[in-house]
Amino acid sequence: MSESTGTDPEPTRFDLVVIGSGSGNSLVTPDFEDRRTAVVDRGIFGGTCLNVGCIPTKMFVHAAEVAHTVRDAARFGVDATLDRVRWDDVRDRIFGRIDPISEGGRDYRRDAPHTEAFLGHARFVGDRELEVRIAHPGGAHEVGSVHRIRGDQVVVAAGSRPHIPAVIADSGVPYHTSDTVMRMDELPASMVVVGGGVIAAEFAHVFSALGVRVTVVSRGERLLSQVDAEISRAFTELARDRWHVHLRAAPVAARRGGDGVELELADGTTVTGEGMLVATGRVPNSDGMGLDVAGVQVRPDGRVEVDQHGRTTAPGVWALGDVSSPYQLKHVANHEARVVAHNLVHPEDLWSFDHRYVPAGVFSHPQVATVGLTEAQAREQGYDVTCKTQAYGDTAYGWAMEDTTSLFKLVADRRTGHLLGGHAMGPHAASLIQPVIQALSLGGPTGPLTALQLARGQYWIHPALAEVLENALLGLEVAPYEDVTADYDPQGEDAAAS
Ligand SMILES: Cc1cc2nc3c(=O)[nH]c(=O)nc-3n(C[C@H](O)[C@H](O)[C@H](O)COP(=O)(O)OP(=O)(O)OC[C@H]3O[C@@H](n4cnc5c(N)ncnc54)[C@H](O)[C@@H]3O)c2cc1C
Ligand SMILES: NC(=O)c1ccc[n+]([C@@H]2O[C@H](COP(=O)([O-])OP(=O)(O)OC[C@H]3O[C@@H](n4cnc5c(N)ncnc54)[C@H](O)[C@@H]3O)[C@@H](O)[C@H]2O)c1
Repeated sequence: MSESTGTDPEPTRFDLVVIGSGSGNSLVTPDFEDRRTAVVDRGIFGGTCLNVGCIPTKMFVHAAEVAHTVRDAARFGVDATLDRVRWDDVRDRIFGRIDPISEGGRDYRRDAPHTEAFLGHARFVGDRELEVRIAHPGGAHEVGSVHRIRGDQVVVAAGSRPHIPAVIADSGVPYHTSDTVMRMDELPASMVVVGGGVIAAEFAHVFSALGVRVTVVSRGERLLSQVDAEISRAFTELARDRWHVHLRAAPVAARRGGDGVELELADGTTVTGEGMLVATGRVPNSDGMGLDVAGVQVRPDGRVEVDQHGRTTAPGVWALGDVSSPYQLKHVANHEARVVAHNLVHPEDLWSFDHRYVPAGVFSHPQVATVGLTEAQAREQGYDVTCKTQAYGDTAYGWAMEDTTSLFKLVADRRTGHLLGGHAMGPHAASLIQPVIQALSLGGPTGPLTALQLARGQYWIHPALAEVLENALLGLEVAPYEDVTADYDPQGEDAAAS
């Protein structure tokens, strides 16, 4: 352990210094077991996904789905009433599970012989040299002490944070972000959600299902405007049935009012809520850490500049995840961490990031999932585009669910039969889309799988919900199916001879 109560005269040397304990924490692979690694984090150990992101939100979403199912039960001839939502029990079940995992991860890094945890803000003071001011107890260093550390290699995995529009930040009105809203003491009667993206869609679902009156305010023309327009339009229509939705309506003034906050919107209306959640995008944490001192360049949008291997513009300094990636997604941050972990110890054989087919899920109600090109993007890129939008309600499991609104849309190249994209909205969309991700990413022996190979080259379990995708594939107008595996006999002569 490095000892310090003031500023260290000489930096303590590590083989590897990692700034950020989210996906950065997974860089301490067995390759580093006989080396010294420092993991620095100024926030809750384990990063965004574990503590304030993917994992708790999906645990809240599950509770919301349970409440929604009870409310919706009568449609199936099952009468049930939702008696009460015990918010504190919902919240405490979730964080009672997550907080010990975070603390365990921190303690492991603190106590393991090959790692040292620094629980404070890191700032570059020279080439691969950093100063860390300890901000939190629970580590091996006194709060307030300052440490100089130097890494033979340094990885910046510092993540991102919520962006707050100035009109709200400067107004002095109280607001939540995704960092705080999940730990509220009690549920408000009403909530204004500012933003029309992923975080807004997920929390609007959670809070409305748990009984809160939700108003969504976004400057965009549709909710989830990044996804395929047909899906985004359909999602926006359904959202209007559940929430008060104001579009093309960024807040122009914010003040305390009623029982909480009052927002004046660009469309001339005023909305109020007992509580307010601001979900207007996230900015990379590349500021305030002296990157210029270290020769690390930052792009105009705030992302650290990296090449396809994760190298920044400073030798020996790498970056990954939300702080540098074009995608703010955990599976991308984890993928980039696997690539950088390899590259740190194999400079002669560098791996590259694979950003070809990055999927994303939105765990709202309905759920949305997307991968590959939207129809508009495919047309812009000059493909001979063919699309099929399959209703869940036209399949057997869709009948069971009495589904009238869910869709699975495929975008394909008519000439080659190759899939270009998949976009789903409805129950289990994020799981149902996985075969499309596989078809795009993995391909078969003669190149990427075609839509009809995916449809007819395998069985589809009947009458599972996945038949929605099977029917969508069969509905595409593409070249006829050729079974490229027809000559392959794994138990034939060739196999016996080998
Ligand atoms: C509400 C919400 C829900 C989400 N849901 C999903 C989802 O369902 N699926 C999905 O794929 N993605 C989801 N995401 C996105 C996902 O959480 C992020 O893409 C991912 O966590 C980024 O990982 P990271 O390692 O790059 O950064 P982080 O996990 O944010 O880790 C960065 C760490 O660096 C620390 N740090 C920053 N600056 C410094 C400094 N100067 N010194 C020391 N420490 C520093 C921070 O304290 C932080 O702990 C969600 C995000 C949010 C906010
Ligand atoms: N399920 C998931 O994978 C998941 C869940 C949550 C978050 N995330 C990640 O976190 C990132 C950030 O999420 P997010 O929802 O904050 O951002 P986002 O970029 O998805 O959406 C931001 C929204 O805010 C609106 N907006 C921006 N400024 C505004 C203003 N001044 N007034 C009103 N509306 C305004 C935009 O029009 C947009 O609809 C996402 O891009 C995503 O990558 C992923």
